[in-house]
This record gives sequence, C-alpha cells and structure tokens, in this order.
Amino acid sequence: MEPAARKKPARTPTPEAPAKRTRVDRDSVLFALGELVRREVDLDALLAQVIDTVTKAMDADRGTFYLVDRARGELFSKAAHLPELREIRLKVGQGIAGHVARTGEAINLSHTEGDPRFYGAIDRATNYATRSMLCVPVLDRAGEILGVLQLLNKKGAAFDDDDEALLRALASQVAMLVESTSLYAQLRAPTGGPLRYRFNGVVGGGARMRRVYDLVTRAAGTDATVLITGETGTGKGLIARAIHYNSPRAGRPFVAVDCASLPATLIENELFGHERGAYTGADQRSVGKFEAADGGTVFLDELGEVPLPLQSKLLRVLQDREFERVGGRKTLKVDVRILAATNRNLEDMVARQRFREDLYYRLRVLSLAMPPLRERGPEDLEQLAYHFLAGFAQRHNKPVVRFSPPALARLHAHSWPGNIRELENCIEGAVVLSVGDAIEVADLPLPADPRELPPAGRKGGRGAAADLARLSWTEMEKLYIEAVLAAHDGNRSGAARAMGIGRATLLRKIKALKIRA
Ligand SMILES: Nc1ncnc2c1ncn2[C@@H]1O[C@H](COP(=O)(O)OP(=O)(O)OP(=O)(O)O)[C@@H](O)[C@H]1O
Repeated sequence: MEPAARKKPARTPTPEAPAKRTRVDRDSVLFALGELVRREVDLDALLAQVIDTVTKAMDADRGTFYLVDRARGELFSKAAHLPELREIRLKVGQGIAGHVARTGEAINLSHTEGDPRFYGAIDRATNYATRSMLCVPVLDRAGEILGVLQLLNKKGAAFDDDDEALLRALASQVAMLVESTSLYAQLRAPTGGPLRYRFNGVVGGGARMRRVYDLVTRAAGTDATVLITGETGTGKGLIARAIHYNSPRAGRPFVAVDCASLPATLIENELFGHERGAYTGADQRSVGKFEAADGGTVFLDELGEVPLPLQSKLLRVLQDREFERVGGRKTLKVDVRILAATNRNLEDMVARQRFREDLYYRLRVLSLAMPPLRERGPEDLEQLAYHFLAGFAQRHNKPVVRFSPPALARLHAHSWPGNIRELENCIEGAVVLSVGDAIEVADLPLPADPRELPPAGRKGGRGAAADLARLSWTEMEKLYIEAVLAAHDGNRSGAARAMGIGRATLLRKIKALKIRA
C-alpha cells in the first residue's frame, strides 16, 4: 500500500491565526521522544507521554494516538488527552482520523465547520470545540497503516506544512515503537472478521502488485470465476482469500481444496461428498466441500492436477452449480463462487489433451497472473523481507529488527525461484540464526553467491551459518524439514504448524524432496 504523497504549497497564516510561535526545533522533539523511549518501560505510560510531548511541542490543545483494529475495521484511541471519555472508537473511514486510516493520506484541516468528513459527535460528547486538526497516518515498515496521530486546536488554521512534516517524522518514531511490542503482533493477528484479508495482509505496493489489487477489487464485486496463475509461492492462495474477503460473500465460508495433495479418488470425495454405503467403509454420509461452502467461495488450488474424468464433473458444477454425492442419485444445487489456481500452463495442457478445453474457458472468465518475486522490484522485496522479519522475530522471541546492508544486498541478488514462500522460509531461518539486532549475510540460508564468497567458502565466523550458505536451497529446505519432523517425532501436523505451513503443503514437500518420514 502506498500512501499518496501530499504536495501542497506552504500556507501563509490567515489573519485569524496568532503570530506563529517560535518554531520548535524538529531535532529536539525527536530527541526528547528518543529519550522517553529509552526511559519508559510501560507502553501505555510511554504513549501517554509521547502524546503529551508532541502536543506541547507543537502548540496544540489536545492530541490523540489511534490504533487500527483490523479485525473489527475500527480505530480506537490508545493514548489521548481525553478527560471526558474512556476511549474513542471510530469506524475506518469515519471522521477525519478514520478517513486518514482508510486512505493513508495526511489531512491538515484549517477549519472543521462545513467539512463533510468531520465527525462532530465526539466534540458533542467531550464538549470541546475543534476548529483545526492535523492528522497523519502511522505506517509500519511494510507501509501498512497501523494507526493515526492527531492534533486538535480550538484556534482555526493552527497548523502549517512544517507542522505536518514534523508530525509525520514523529509518526514514524511512534510506528517503530509500537512495532517492537507485542501489541503490534496482536493488532496484526488474524482474528477473523471480514477485514482480515483486506489488502492489509498482502504486502507490496509496486506497480505489478497494484495491478493485482486493482483486479482483485474488480473481481471481488462480482461472482465471476477467477483463474489465478503464477509460479509456486507467489501468493495465489493469499489473493484468492483477498478476493473472497472483499466480496459480498465475505461473511460466508471460504473453503480451499488442495487438488495436488489428494489422490484422484479422494478429490472427488472431498469435493462432492459421498452417500452412506458409497463404498466399503463409507458407513456415514459425508458432506463435500461444495456443500460446505454454500453461499461462500470454493478455492480449487492446484487445479491442473485434477484428472480428466473429474474435470467433466467440475465443468458441470461451473455451468450449472449441480452435482451428485459419490454413490448418490439426488442432484444437489449449491450457490458457490469458484476461484481456481494453478502453476501449470493450462493452455499447454489443453493442447496436449491433458486438460479439457471447455473447462479451461469456463475457468478463465477472469484471469489474474501473480508476478514472480524477481519481477516485483526492490521495494516489494524489502517490504516483504521486513514484514517477515517482524513476524518471525516475534514468533521466535529474538531481538532482531533489521538487515545489515550486505545482507540486504544479498537478498536483492538472489533470484527467488521459490518466490515469496522461499523468502519467508529464508527469513525465518535467518531470524533463528541471528545474533543481536541485525541479520547478517552469514545468517541467510541462501546458496553461496559466487560474487561474494571465495571458492573455498567463508572461513571462520559463524560456523553453522557459513556451512548453510554452501547448501542449495533444496538441500537446505530438506534438512530443515527433516529436523523439524524429527523434533516432532514424525508428527506431520505438529511439524507443519511449527513451520507455519499447511499440512498438505508439508506432505507435498515431503514427496517432492523425497524425505523419508
Ligand atoms: N504479497 C504477500 N504479502 C505477504 N505474504 C505473502 C504475499 N504473497 C505470499 N505471501 C506468503 O507467502 C506464502 C506463499 O503464498 P501462497 O501459499 O499464497 O502461494 P501460492 O502461489 O498459492 O503457492 P503454491 O502454488 O505453492 O500453492 C504464504 O505464507 C503467504 O502468506
């Protein structure tokens, strides 16, 4: 997400604004804030002091720091000069602060009256008369909107462009502060609710991804079938969820079926369910995924793996939304939206008669191609790397907060054949190996870069990490999976959870990497 930069000419103070106070020295406010951060251990107390310092330094009457609660689509005041109320809650999009939380754009409002975005109910509850407001977004490293910093004044036209620049600088300090706490992890926790997968969960604001978001937005408003293509690990599953959770079906089930992880006979059973007695051992009727998703969305992942006989049954569901349970005669009708993904070239499969042409055309009413990571540009790579760094540091309880410049350069030099999933696993490995606050080149479990390492490999230093750097990605992944499986006594569900991947994905990897488990 890229907040649009706001450019406007410097405003001359209106006659109504009093002679401007002596300009606060920007560095001294930032320094005071840094001092506070070092001294204060309690987050709430710290944020309250931050608001105090900022408000005083900027000659405002009142200040508020709102956090965005994504699961509920709301903002709540985390620290505020608010003697009258315990807390303010606003919907994202409501009022000036809610507007900033939705758009990521700062707002400097010299006069509140007559502005349709202004939400007067808070003034009525607090008996305060807001005339001017300065409101800036608080963005995390990935550029996502974490909260809003707001200053109020009873005077009109109280803030100018310098104030806005200073408040933006302060906002990024506040962001760093919040990002280093567990509060941040809580705010980002996928606690459900329709906002959960709003593009917030999808990192990267480069041109290629903006095109994807645009298509997702347009697709979400319709019931059209979407075929999502792209190399493995490019985020096809994530985008399918984004389409569902931004669609009118968001409150209904999203049911994913990984067609690659099941043998053909089981996929049929999984999708359509079976009647009692359909085959030996079927002593109870079972409901299939299409029925379970009624009213919602079915996501057929790795659709290219579906065998031909089953493809004709799928075609019928796509055309008429009708099917029978395995072993059943009754025709069932469901209301589902269908999304499908594949990393195969379906056109090629059609030409080789491995995939039904009619099904292919039915599927690709809308098609969405996920760009490989190597084509997404350096900013996206860094945003993703920092996004995963923050998450894994939290999960593994490590103090690491940054990449050393050579480590960052090494990430940029790699071609990422496994795309975002590879990056995610790579950063997790690095976080686990890291010592101190920075990830170093030797922590990165990437194959040796011939431009950086002498032929004999790196000598001394971090032994284990240097050894890992000599392995290929596949070898390293295999070792990692074997180690995690061993640590879980071969329990695949437990191992998959610890690795942060689905069980089906783990099974696929075990097969592909020929791991004896
Ligand atoms: N833009 C993104 N921002 C944050 N995380 C992402 C993004 N894209 C992908 N990921 C993460 O990368 C991993 C791989 O994504 P996902 O499973 O959606 O890929 P895929 O293309 O469906 O892979 P496969 O083809 O192997 O099934 C997941 O953990 C996902 O959360």
